[in-house]
Amino acid sequence: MIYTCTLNPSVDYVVEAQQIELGKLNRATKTSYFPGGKGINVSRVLKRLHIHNIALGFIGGFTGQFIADELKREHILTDFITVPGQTRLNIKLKGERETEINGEGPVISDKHKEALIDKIKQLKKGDILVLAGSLPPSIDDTFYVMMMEEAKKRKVAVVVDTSGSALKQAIAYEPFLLKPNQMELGELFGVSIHSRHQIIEYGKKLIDNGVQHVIVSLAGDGAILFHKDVILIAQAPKGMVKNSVGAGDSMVAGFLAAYVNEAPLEEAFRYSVAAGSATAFSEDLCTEDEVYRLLEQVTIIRMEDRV
Ligand SMILES: Nc1ncnc2c1ncn2[C@@H]1O[C@H](COP(=O)(O)OP(=O)(O)OP(=O)(O)O)[C@@H](O)[C@H]1O
Ligand SMILES: O=P(O)(O)OC[C@@]1(O)O[C@H](CO)[C@@H](O)[C@@H]1O
Repeated sequence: MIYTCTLNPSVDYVVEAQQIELGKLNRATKTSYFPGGKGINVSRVLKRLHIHNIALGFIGGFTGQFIADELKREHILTDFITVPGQTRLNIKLKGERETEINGEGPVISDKHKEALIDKIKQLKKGDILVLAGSLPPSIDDTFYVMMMEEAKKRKVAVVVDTSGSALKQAIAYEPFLLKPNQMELGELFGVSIHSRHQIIEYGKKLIDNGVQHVIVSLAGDGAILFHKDVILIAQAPKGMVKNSVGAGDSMVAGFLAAYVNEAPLEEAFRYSVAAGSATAFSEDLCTEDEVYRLLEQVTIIRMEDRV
């Protein structure tokens, strides 16, 4: 079973406006709400690709209830821990450019943290655990480490899609998959990355450190996959971008969906890029049809036979 874990879910409040001026009254032309948070996005895309999964994490208040209701409506299994306080509302402003204001999230007590660790302790060999998104302010990075330790003891494959020191600490646990974007890859090594050459250099370092698969996502420029035997470079399909929120999460879901269906590595990567781009070209997350439509437009080249 695939489990996604979102410690700090969100309701994504998407506000479209012709122009947004700070310090003025701006009128929206369209507003919408989506259940959000990185792990929850992975769960939603997996489900659209017919992969059963269970969403874990903390939810609270009317916003948390919205997430639970929406996931139920989409027939996604959940095992959330309900906490006092409100799940955050993340504002996604769409004017001439995309601007995001992510909320803080509720305070999580030790009792609730332990309850989540207890759920991780129920996982079994062969399960996959996706740890995705930021931590709420009341939880420090060592919490991801605790979860990774429990997963490792049980031979559960771990996927990590977060940033900052939580991402850095994940490397020691030799995760199954890391999906940094270019900026996050640079942060991992304390450098700013400006060239493909540098991406390759630092991507390889992650593999040398024991990470099994690394996908560095490059927005409209596609992505690069690193594995101990091969480096694959994908060009993303071209299209009209409607919403890049969740594109990275869709990549993770696309890769996992193909992997659990035993697709070869290159096909799993193709699926991953198609899912990311399909989300970028959609208002909500990608649909299965859109992923299939884009599959043949993803071009992949093999950089070299061995890293
Ligand atoms: N403008 C675009 N055109 C085509 N594909 C895109 C575009 N933006 C994103 N994608 C697709 O989505 C994938 C992930 O995008 P990106 O690198 O922006 O992820 P991210 O930074 O993790 O995003 P987020 O945190 O918003 O989910 C890319 O590798 C690509 O396949
Ligand atoms: O604040 P975090 O946890 O880093 O990111 C949260 C978030 O921006 O990520 C998702 C897109 O990847 C959105 O659904 C959500 O609002």
